[in-house]
Amino acid sequence: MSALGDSFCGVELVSIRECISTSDVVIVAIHREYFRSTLQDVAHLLADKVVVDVSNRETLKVAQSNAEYLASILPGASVVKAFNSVSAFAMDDISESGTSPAVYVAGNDPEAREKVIILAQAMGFRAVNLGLLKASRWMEDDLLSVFPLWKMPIALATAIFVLAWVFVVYIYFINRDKPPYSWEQLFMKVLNKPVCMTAIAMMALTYLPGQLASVLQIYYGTKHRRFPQFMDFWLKCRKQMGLVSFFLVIIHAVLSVMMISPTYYGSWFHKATVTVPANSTLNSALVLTVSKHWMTWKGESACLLGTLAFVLMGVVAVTSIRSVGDSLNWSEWRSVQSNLGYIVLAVSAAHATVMGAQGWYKRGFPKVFFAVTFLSVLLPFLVLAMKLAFSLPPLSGYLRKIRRGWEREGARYGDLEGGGNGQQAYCNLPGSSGGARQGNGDCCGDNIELEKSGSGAAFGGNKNAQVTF
Ligand SMILES: NC(=O)C1=CN([C@@H]2O[C@H](COP(=O)(O)OP(=O)(O)OC[C@H]3O[C@@H](n4cnc5c(N)ncnc54)[C@H](OP(=O)(O)O)[C@@H]3O)[C@@H](O)[C@H]2O)C=CC1
Ligand SMILES: [Cu+2]
Repeated sequence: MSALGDSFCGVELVSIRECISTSDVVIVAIHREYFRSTLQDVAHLLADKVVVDVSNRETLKVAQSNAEYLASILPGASVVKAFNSVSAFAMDDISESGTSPAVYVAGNDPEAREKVIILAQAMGFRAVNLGLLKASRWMEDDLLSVFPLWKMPIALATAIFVLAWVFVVYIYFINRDKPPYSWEQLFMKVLNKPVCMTAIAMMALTYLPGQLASVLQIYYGTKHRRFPQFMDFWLKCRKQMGLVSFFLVIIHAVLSVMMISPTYYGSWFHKATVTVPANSTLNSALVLTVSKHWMTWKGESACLLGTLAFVLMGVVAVTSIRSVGDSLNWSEWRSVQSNLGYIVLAVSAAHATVMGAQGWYKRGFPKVFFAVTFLSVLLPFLVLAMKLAFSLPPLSGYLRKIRRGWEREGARYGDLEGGGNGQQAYCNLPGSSGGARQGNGDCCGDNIELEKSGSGAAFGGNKNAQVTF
């Protein structure tokens, strides 16, 4: 061993027994399958020591985490789960990168946990205390799941897009004797419509769960009840839904700008007409100079509202980046994520309304339901109406009372332990809403206390996701 030790850059190589006898904190850096064979003979030596499990699993959702398994082999030791989310590369890189990656720490013994937190901080990491060892299940699961919060928003956007595309093709090509567009326009002019419908629907769906949460809280008469599991998940995905909407808005804006011309947007431009007098006898060639295709008020206002929505949504999206969000205080972050978010939704709905309102009037009921712009604004206006209703007395005051802990007599508690996201044992997990029970449900939250374990903002995720209790 001493011969080998020279090649370890000063790290002393000793036997397992010697290592244990000379250390207060022992880091077990072997794979799970070797825990028992390697450690059961020295279990007695590890009693009263802090044993750090850094291992990872290869399968999701097991009844017992690696750390819990290790604790069962070493009953006397204080097992702490930590460092499993930090790759060997990151360990090597930390001194040069200038950043401090998060190290999550979980263990049943608070003193042992504290020791490992101090150790992680001394190594240059940002330690996040996750509480009891049970949290190690989440710590191990988290590394195995790939973009868990993106799957639903992307699947939903795809489904809405396909439906909208089929609808657009039906109303413009199949249900018409003389289609208003050529099949050649399928790639931009026609495609831009379902893109726009999906973008605005996703934007509305980002803000809808916050409003539904308000409905549920009023119905329950208490904030101390879990939301149904799908609501909990929906609340958690709001950042991703908002970003999917933003990406679609970018595509919509670029396609629209490329097509802006009297040919593509006839009603947005004044017609340039040349009148040849009826009695004129033309002795020479007739020269027609067609110009002055300036926009009508409809074209200009639709463009203005579209541009405003795009730019403001960019601001909301940028503050959803964690490092940017962290640089804002609570009030600033809330103004952007909630207030500005609803303004973006209202401006987007106004953009579609300006474009379509004349057509809706001409079509009348029920044909108006075949108007792309009309269908696009239904959901946004529903969400905005709910927001308005919950922001005005008497509902605003009632909701505020509930969110500050007041409970109605005969409040509907339901099954407190059922439902939810199954993470109730460790509600301060990063990114977990845990807010199924506590979440305020508002897109941004009216109550900072709730926000600690609450549902976070619509777009920005959970401002205090990394709060250490
Ligand atoms: N590498 C990484 O970036 C990260 C790794 N981890 C976790 O750290 C642990 C170690 O990972 P890593 O170092 O990459 O893996 P390696 O395969 O490189 O190292 C495994 C270690 O286990 C020892 N070992 C292998 N077989 C046995 C056995 N039969 N009995 C006892 N000991 C054995 C090896 O000893 P020997 O040298 O004598 O063969 C070696 O020290 C794993 O649980 C992994 O999940 C966690 C986060 C990041
Ligand atoms: Cu548009």
